[in-house]
Amino acid sequence: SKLEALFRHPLYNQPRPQLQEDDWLLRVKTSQKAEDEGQEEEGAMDITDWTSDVDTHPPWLRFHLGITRWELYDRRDPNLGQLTHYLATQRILGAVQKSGGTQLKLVMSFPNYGQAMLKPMNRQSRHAETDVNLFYFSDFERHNAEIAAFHLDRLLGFHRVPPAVGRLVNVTAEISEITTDHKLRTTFFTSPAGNVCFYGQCEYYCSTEHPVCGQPHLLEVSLAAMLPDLSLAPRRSWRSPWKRSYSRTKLARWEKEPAYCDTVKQTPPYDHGTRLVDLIDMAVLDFLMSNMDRHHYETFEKFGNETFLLHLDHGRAFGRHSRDEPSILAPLQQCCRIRRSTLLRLQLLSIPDFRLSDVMRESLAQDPLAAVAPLLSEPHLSALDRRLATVLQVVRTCQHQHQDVIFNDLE
Ligand SMILES: Nc1ncnc2c1ncn2[C@@H]1O[C@H](COP(=O)(O)OP(=O)(O)OP(=O)(O)O)[C@@H](O)[C@H]1O
Ligand SMILES: [Mn+2]
Repeated sequence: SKLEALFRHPLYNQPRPQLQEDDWLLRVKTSQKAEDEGQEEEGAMDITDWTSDVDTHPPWLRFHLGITRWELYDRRDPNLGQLTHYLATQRILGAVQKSGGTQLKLVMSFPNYGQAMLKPMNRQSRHAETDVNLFYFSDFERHNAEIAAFHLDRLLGFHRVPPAVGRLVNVTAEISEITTDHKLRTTFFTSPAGNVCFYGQCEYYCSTEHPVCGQPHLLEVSLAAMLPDLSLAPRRSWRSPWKRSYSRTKLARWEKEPAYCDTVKQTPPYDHGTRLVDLIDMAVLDFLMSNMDRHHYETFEKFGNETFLLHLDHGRAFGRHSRDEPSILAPLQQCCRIRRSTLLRLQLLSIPDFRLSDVMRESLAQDPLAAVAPLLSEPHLSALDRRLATVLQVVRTCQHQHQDVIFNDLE
């Protein structure tokens, strides 16, 4: 197996940095501490089954407790498989719309207080390409893109995308009949073809003309593990310096100024630490999957500026396989800087023994929806190899023109 061989490679088994107590996002309070602080309020959640013993924790809680300053999860942690299995199989107890955001999303809840963010399969079949006359900001979101982004981010060794898994959901029994969200329930109807459809409430594409439909009840969805609640782990949202204009006519500053990166490099927090190379990692991920929708990124407030960047929201990735979008690589092209560990892994993924499209195909085959249809069609997989070659070419061009291209993050 190429995937197993890849994950055995030393580049994927770097020793973890020594973690101090404040490098963990959350800690479990010992019951003594909780008592001292008078936390035993009446009506508090019944979590008596959970002790400070990890074995008593449900997978979603183990995921939360494993988040560190440097990554969202440890790829080698056996809990990762248990978490995706949990999301894919647990009984659905609740479904409500996620407020905010532009397209329809639901927050699903499971026994043991677990939650997941659901994105439905939209009208687009796996083989269809986004209409060439649609702007990136009008594109529909795709559930399979959310799942594929998690796999790709893991293959790149980043571990910055919340684990996401596919599932067939019965829209009648598992959404309509159990939801307490009255507004959501009123948007359900049976289509002329006899399928159960709904559209919810949101800014775009939430109307009878853009229904999400089961066949007749079963709907493909992506479920992403929910991050810890904002009250426990507040996050900061950062505008990407390479944000697109989201306009039909205007260009962003980075599209007009070739020396734009010089300004960014002098602007905190990009003038210090790993923030700039982290942004470039994100640009590489986005270029590979052709995601043009990276307007913001988030970090956990607790870790200040010395922490990884959360990669969230990939619903508009993998829209087209026949075209690449070079402008997504602007951060790399304009700054000519990349982490050494990232570059070495990209080089590894470009050799036939570990070819990106092959390990991606194998990785995606682990998802439950792969039984319905491959998560990415072959043209999308080959596009990954083609784009990877482009990334490596951009780095080589940089190396001809600049010193200091490689940010050495390995001893
Ligand atoms: N796995 C997650 N756990 C918790 N919160 C999440 C998760 N994924 C996303 N979010 C939060 O939900 C918000 C909306 O999600 P997302 O960006 O995927 O949807 P969207 O409809 O594309 O929103 P927008 O239009 O704002 O881009 C994000 O900004 C993020 O703060
Ligand atoms: Mn979005």
